[in-house]
Amino acid sequence: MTQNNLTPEQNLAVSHFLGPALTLAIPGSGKTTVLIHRLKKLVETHGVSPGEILTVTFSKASATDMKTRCQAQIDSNLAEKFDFMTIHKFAYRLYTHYLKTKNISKRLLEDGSEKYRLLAGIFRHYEDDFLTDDFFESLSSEISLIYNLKLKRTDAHLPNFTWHSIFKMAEAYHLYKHRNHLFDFDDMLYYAIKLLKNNPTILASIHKKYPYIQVDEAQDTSKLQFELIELLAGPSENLFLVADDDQSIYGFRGAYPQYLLEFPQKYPKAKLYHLSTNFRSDGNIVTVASGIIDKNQNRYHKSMSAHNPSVNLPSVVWFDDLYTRNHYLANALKGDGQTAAVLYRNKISALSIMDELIRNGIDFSIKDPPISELNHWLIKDILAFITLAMIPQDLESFERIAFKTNGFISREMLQYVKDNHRGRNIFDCLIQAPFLEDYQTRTQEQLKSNFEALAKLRPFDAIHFIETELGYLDYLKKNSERLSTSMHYSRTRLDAYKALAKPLKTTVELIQRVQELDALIQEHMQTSSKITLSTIHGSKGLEFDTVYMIDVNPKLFPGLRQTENDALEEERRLFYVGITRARYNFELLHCEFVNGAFNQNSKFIEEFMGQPLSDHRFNNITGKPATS
Ligand SMILES: Nc1ncnc2c1ncn2[C@@H]1O[C@H](COP(=O)(O)OP(=O)(O)OP(=O)(O)O)[C@@H](O)[C@H]1O
Repeated sequence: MTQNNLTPEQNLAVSHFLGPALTLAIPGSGKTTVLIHRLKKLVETHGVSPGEILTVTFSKASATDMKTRCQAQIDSNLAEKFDFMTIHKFAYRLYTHYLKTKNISKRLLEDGSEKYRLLAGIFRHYEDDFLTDDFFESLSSEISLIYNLKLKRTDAHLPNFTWHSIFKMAEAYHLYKHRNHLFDFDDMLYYAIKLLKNNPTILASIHKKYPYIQVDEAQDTSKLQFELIELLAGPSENLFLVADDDQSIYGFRGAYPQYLLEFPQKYPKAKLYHLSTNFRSDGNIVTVASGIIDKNQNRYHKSMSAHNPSVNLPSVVWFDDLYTRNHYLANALKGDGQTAAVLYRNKISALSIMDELIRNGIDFSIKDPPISELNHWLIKDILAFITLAMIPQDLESFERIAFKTNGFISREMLQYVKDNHRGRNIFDCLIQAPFLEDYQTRTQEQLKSNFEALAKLRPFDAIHFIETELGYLDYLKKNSERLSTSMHYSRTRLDAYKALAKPLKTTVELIQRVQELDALIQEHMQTSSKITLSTIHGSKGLEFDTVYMIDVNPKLFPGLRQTENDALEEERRLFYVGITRARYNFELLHCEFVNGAFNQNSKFIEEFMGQPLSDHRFNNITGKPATS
């Protein structure tokens, strides 16, 4: 696109030269386009050197995306000379350079397994429990939230844990880092700010290097990040922000969209620009998306119009279950050269679709991969049940599931087995425990015969048998009550594992398939393809010809905890981001049954269907798979 194609409102923003500015825009209205064209304008019209402009992006992926678009839309040699980076990368470079010059030995705590091990130890100490993957993510983001929002012990907050306990864990975490000369992503920002505040010479050298700062996706920038950005802008105030408060979806990580409202007060000289035409989507998609986001109260009001004609109808498509839906998707994605994305709220949703696409030889790339889902405790439990059924001497599997069956196994019984089984059949050993009452012996005999039956089943039936005959669903229900999590997560996971199991004949094949998929995910992470599987969070900033959104299920999207107004509004923004990724077609695929239980319409499906649009219809409201 040449600069001549820009609209007058885009041109106004692109032409902004000195001083602070905020460009507020709707999805697909050219925020990224404006940032790219402004770079060109600064260089060609105002004689700014490309290296003097720092463009802060939301993620590493968007830094790369912006560079690629810059190469395509303006001179590719010039594109190479601009600096695009996340604020974390900037802070990391600054801070580690400083440490090196001062000969201080400190290193970054890895966000993955190293952080997991540390938090698991702290969790065990304070909560006397094992940290699950889900809780790791919650705990990690709660600690980050405390840091980014600068919360105090006295601040009320909506925690997954009690507020007091999370504060103690956060303190223990920070103390450990301090004592072991470690810093994490949040510390990087904090230390970079401190460094710049305490060292006017360093700050002046940064101002000299980067007299112009641009910030993309400003709605998802945290308080701490803004503090650093303001320091970078310095007294020249050459700070150019682009944002859409309706696309703020990282509240759980401390995004602070209120800053956009405060910006004109902080910078009284600030110019305000608006981009109100969507160039991306079919007119109908824009209308429906706009009707949905209008339900949020806490937002800047924006006028929204579509550049493209209204041709296709965004639709809800109903399916009996996940199998018919996946079959439909595999057919739809067989490749007509167009780009398409399957978007979902939770990573688990990718698993059965990946499996189906691989079976159908359909190429795809995956963002935000569900790696932890294949190592999730729930699939580990299922595989332990199956392994124990095949190898009744396997103590490790028995220990894993001992308290998760309807066999009423006590700690004393488990200890007895550990001390006495000596490679024998565990159930025989249990039955012979001398301290059992008669009724307990009978229960263990029944358990043994259930496991013998389990060994003979095909994988799909085996999972069903584990859920029902072996009492695993009851265990999950109690567990979700104890942890105040939604049973819907477990149901969705079990449904996904059953979908993997369905075409397989033996339980050994299921164990192998789980391992294979783990390796295949890595492959599909590397590839680029016209078909993308992604969480909605991961699709931020991207666009596709067709978008299929799946698993918009009650208590999952919006989530169980997201019924409070602020949280509900953030979930709605996420829904809105997903819809507005589509260029020509948007389909919401809904299964009427999830793991055998009726799956009601979620609030968002109702809102989607409730759009009072004369030119808007819904396809396939038949209760039948669309392919039939
Ligand atoms: N003036 C224009 N004329 C035609 N197409 C345009 C124009 N401006 C932007 N576009 C196109 O519209 C689409 C959306 O633009 P862009 O990605 O810059 O929007 P955005 O505001 O950053 O989107 P979002 O915030 O939803 O991710 C792109 O395909 C872009 O090439």
